Amino acid sequence: MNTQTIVTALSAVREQKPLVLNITNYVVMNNTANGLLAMGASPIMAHSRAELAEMMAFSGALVINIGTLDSVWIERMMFAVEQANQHGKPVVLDPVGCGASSLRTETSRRIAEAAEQLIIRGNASEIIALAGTGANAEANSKGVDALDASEAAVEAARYLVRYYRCSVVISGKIDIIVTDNSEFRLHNGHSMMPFVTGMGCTLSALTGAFAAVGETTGLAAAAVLGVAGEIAAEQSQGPGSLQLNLLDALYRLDAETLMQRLRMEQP
Ligand SMILES: Nc1ncnc2c1ncn2[C@@H]1O[C@H](COP(=O)(O)OP(=O)(O)OP(=O)(O)O)[C@@H](O)[C@H]1O
Ligand SMILES: Cc1ncsc1CCO
Ligand SMILES: [Mg+2]
Repeated sequence: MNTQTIVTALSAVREQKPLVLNITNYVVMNNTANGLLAMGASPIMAHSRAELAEMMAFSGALVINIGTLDSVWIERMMFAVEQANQHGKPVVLDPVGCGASSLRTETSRRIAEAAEQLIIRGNASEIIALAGTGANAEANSKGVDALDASEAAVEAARYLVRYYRCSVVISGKIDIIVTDNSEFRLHNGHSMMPFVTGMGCTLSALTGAFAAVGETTGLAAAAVLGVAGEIAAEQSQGPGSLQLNLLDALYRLDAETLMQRLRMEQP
């Protein structure tokens, strides 16, 4: 993976407009659907057991976000993952608030265990909590916001990569993408981004779009959102306009700007 493969993956998303099936939380359904559309992908939000099997057959990827979990949805999420496996489709897990309750931690682990082609995208606290004692790290989870720096979650991410045979994206001031054979660090984004809810959820949704076109590490999504986010923040007075400007920046992002702005540390 290098800058050129990220640019090529973005073109592939815009050409193929992959359908991304989302079971996501009530807070971010609109943001994430708009983020996918603005970048050039096609979102669908679905929850009914009666349609998930049919829809998974023609979707390019499944995004499971546990942000507003309840007992009915857990069963749907497990069913959707089963369908994704059956159709050979990648699954992105966003373990929102993992560590803040045992329900969230246990459900995240069940989903990760079940998915055959998995990418996990969470903030540092969520990644540490998901790995649990396996990685010898203590997460500071109080809610859905990260209280740990990305670097503190690297050992946990490495553990998850080995344990679930997946790729892990730790988001934060620095985004760290951990795969079985490499680690990338991205220094893009903006300090205003965590003042808008669902930026991480948008990253997970975009990760689904890239996975659908064969970029199954999460790197391209983190690069695109990081660059679009910093462009949007430079044009915003605060979080209100950032939320809207992000959609414009995703829509307008071209290869040249992406290559110019990307600050990636390669292995
Ligand atoms: N301090 C920061 N500086 C630069 N970029 C940041 C910063 N904090 C977050 N970001 C960017 O914001 C995006 C979302 O990451 P974040 O870690 O805040 O997700 P999250 O905690 O899961 O958010 P949410 O749960 O609200 O969706 C990523 O693209 C990340 O790079
Ligand atoms: C604030 C919040 N609460 C549950 S999900 C969510 C959106 C950000 O993850
Ligand atoms: Mg989150």
